[in-house]
Amino acid sequence: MATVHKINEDLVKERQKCTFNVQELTYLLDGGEEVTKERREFENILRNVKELQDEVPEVYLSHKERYENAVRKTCILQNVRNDFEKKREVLSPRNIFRAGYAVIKDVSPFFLHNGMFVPTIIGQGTPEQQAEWLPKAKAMAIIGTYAQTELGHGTFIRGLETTATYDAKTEEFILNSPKVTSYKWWPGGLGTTVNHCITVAQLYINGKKYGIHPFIVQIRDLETHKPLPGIKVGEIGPKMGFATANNGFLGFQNFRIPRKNMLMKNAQVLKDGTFVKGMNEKLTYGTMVMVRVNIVSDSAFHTAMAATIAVRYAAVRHQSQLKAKEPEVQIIDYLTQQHKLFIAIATSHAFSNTYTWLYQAYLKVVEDLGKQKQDHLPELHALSCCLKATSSRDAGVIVEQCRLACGGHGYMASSNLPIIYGYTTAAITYEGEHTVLLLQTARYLMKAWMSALEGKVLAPSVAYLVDWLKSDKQRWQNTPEVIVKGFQHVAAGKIKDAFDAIQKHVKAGKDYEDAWNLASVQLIKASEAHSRAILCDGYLRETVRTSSSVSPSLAKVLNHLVQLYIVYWTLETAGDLLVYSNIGKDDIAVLKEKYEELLALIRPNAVGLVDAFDISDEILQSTLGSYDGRVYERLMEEAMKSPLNKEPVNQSFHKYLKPFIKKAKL
Ligand SMILES: CCCCCCCCCCCCCCCCCCCCCCCC(=O)SCCNC(=O)CCNC(=O)[C@H](O)C(C)(C)COP(=O)(O)OP(=O)(O)OC[C@H]1O[C@@H](n2cnc3c(N)ncnc32)[C@H](O)[C@@H]1OP(=O)(O)O
Ligand SMILES: Cc1cc2nc3c(=O)[nH]c(=O)nc-3n(C[C@H](O)[C@H](O)[C@H](O)COP(=O)(O)OP(=O)(O)OC[C@H]3O[C@@H](n4cnc5c(N)ncnc54)[C@H](O)[C@@H]3O)c2cc1C
Repeated sequence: MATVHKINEDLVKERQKCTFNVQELTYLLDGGEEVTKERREFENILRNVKELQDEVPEVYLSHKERYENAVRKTCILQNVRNDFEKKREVLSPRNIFRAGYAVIKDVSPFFLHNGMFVPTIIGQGTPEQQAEWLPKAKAMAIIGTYAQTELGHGTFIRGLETTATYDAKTEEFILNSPKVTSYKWWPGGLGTTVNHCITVAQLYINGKKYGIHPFIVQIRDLETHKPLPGIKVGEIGPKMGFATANNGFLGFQNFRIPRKNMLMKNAQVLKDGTFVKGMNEKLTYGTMVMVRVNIVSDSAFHTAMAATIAVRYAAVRHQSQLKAKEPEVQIIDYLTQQHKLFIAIATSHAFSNTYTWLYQAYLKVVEDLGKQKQDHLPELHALSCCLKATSSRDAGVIVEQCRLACGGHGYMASSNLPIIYGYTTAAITYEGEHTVLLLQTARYLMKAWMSALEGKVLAPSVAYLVDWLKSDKQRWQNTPEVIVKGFQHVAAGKIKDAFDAIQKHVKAGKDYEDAWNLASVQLIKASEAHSRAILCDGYLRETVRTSSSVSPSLAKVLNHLVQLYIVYWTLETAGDLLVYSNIGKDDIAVLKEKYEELLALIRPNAVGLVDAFDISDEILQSTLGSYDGRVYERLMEEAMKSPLNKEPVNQSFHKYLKPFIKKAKL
C-alpha cells in the first residue's frame, strides 16, 4: 500500500486562505462536471496500472531504452483507453492528451498518429477513403504520422521536392525523393514506430506539375515491420527535447501506391489522369489549421503545469528575511515572485478562454466548407496563425520564467520544468514557424486595412479598424474595456504604419515583394499587437460571460485574473500605448498601483488557483510541484535513484582517479 504523507503545513495554510470553491473552477476549466469526472476516472485507472510505473527514472535510460520504454507504455495506455471506451463514452481528446502525460514523461511516439494522421484522413479523405482507413487507424491496426517537412523545406511547402507521378497505365502514383534535400525529415513516430504515413508530395501528371497533395502510404511491412522495398526510413537522432517522439526521415525510390491512396476530398485525379481542381487549393493545408487551433489549448496546459509547480514550490520554499529578526519568509511573499508567477496563472486562463471560442470558430468553418461555403476561412487562417504563434511563444517565456522562479531546483530534471520547456519551445517552431505565421496574419491585416479604407464591412476580428478610422479620440479610462480598446488602437496604428511603409517603398520604385520584406519587422509587430488585442478582448468577453453563471466568490477571482492579465500587458507595452492611444503618463502610474493591488488580491488564492487546474502528481511528475509539498524529501528520494548512488565507490576511481592522484606531484 502506498504511504500517505502529511501535507506540508504552508500548503495547508494556503489552502485554508482560499476564498473560492476550487472544485467549481476545475469544472469550469474542464468544460463541465461530467468532463472532470470522466478525466479523473480515467487518470485513476492509469494510476493503478503497475506496469506504467517506472522502476528507473527515464532520464537515466539510454536513448534506445527510453524510446522502447515509451512504446511499451504507450501500448498499455492505448489498451487501457480501449477498455475504458468499451464501457463508456469515447474520451474527449483533451482528456486523452492530458492523461498521456501521466504515462509518457516526454512526448509519445504515437503523438502524430492521434494528432495529425487520423485528423488528416478525416479532413482530407473522401467518404470511401475514410471508410477504408479510419476504422483501422482508430483501432491502431495501422499506425501513422504526417510526413510533410523535408530536409530542404519546412516553411515553404510549395517548394517540397518529393514527387508523386501518375502512371495512368497502372493507375498508380510513383513516389520519388530525387535529392537529399527532398528526404522527409522530422515527422514524429516515423523513425521506428509507424507503418503508414500521410506523405505530402508534388503531383505530376503527363509531365505537368499540379502542386502539393496528401497521399496515404504504407512504408513498413505489417508483419515484420521491415521497410518496404523502395523505402529508406530511420530516426533523426537526439534533439533539444521530444526525446521519445521518435522523429524520423524518409526517402522514396520509385515506390508505387494505388491511385486511391491520394486523399481526394479536395482535388482529385481520375483514372485516365484527368486532374479535377478542388474548391480552394489551400484546403490541403487543413490539418495544419486544426493543429494550430489545438496548440492554443496545449499552451494553456503547459502554462498551467509550470504555474502549478512554481506556485506550490514558492509557497513551500522559505528564503531570506523581509525584516531582521523575523523568520525567513515564504518566497511567494516577495512581490517580485508574485509578478513572475501570477501572470502564469492568468495566461493559462487567457489561452483556455481563447481556445474555447477559437475552436467553435474552427468547427463553424468546417461545417460551412461541407456546404461549399468558404467565406470565413481567411479569417480563421489569420486568427489561428497569430494565436498559435503568440500562445506558444508566451508559453515558452512563461515556462522559463517559472523555472527561474524556482531558483537552482528549477534546473533539476526532477522538477520537470526542463522537459516542459523542451515541449513548449518546440511548439514555437513546429506547425508553422513563429515569424512565418505572424507574417501570414499580416497579409490578412494588410488586406483588411485596404478594405477599411475603402469603407467595406470587415470580419469581426478586424472590425476595430473601421471604428479606429471613424474616431480614435476615445477618452482614456483605466477600465478593462477601455484598455482593450487601447490595445486595438495600438494594433490599428501599427497596421497602418506597416501598410504605409510598404506603400512608401513601392512609391520609391520597389517591387511589392521587396517592399513587403523591407516592412516585415513592422508587419510582425502589427501582427503581434493584433494578437494581443484579440487575446485580451476574447478573454475579457468570456470572463464577463461566464461570471454570470458561477458563484459570486469565483466570479470575483476570475475578474481579478483577467484584470491582472490586461494590466500586466498594458505595463509591458506602455510605450506602444503612449504612441498609439490616449493613455497618459498619469494613467500608467495609476495602473502600476492597480497591478500591485491585484497581486495582493490574488495572493491568498494563488495555491487554490493552481489546485483548480487539477493536474495530478502523476501528470506533473515534479519534485517541486506535488500536491503534498514534500519538496525536499522528494528531491532527496529522486537523487537517491541516480545509478551513481547505487555503489559506494564507482569503478572510475580505481581505473582513472586513483592512478591520476597517485601520479600527481605536490
Ligand atoms: C488547465 C488547462 C486546461 C487545458 C487542458 C488541455 C490539455 C491539452 C490538450 C490539447 C489537445 C490538443 C493537443 C494538440 C497537439 C497536436 C499534436 C500535433 C503535434 C504537431 C507536431 C508538429 C507537426 C508539424 O510541424 S507538421 C508540419 C507543419 N508545417 C507547417 O506548418 C508549414 C508552414 N507553412 C505553411 O503553412 C505554408 O507554406 C505558408 C502558409 C507559410 C505559405 O503557403 P503558400 O506559399 O502556399 O501560401 P502564400 O503564398 O503565403 O499564401 C497564399 C494564400 O493562401 C492563404 N493561405 C495560406 N495557408 C492557408 C491555410 N492554411 N488556410 C487558408 N488559407 C491559407 C494565404 O492567406 C494567402 O491568401 P491571400 O488571400 O492570397 O493573401
Ligand atoms: C519537435 C518538432 C517536431 C516536428 N514534427 C513534424 C512532423 O511531425 N511532421 C512534419 O512534417 N514536420 C514536423 N516538424 C517540422 C516543422 O513543421 C518545421 O520545422 C517548421 O514548420 C519550420 O520550418 P523550417 O524548419 O523549414 O524552418 P525555416 O523556414 O527554415 O526557418 C528558419 C528561419 O527562416 C525564417 N523564414 C523562413 N521563411 C521565411 C519567410 N517567408 N519570411 C521570413 N522569415 C522566414 C524563419 O522565421 C526562421 O527564423 C517538426 C519540427 C520540430 C522542431
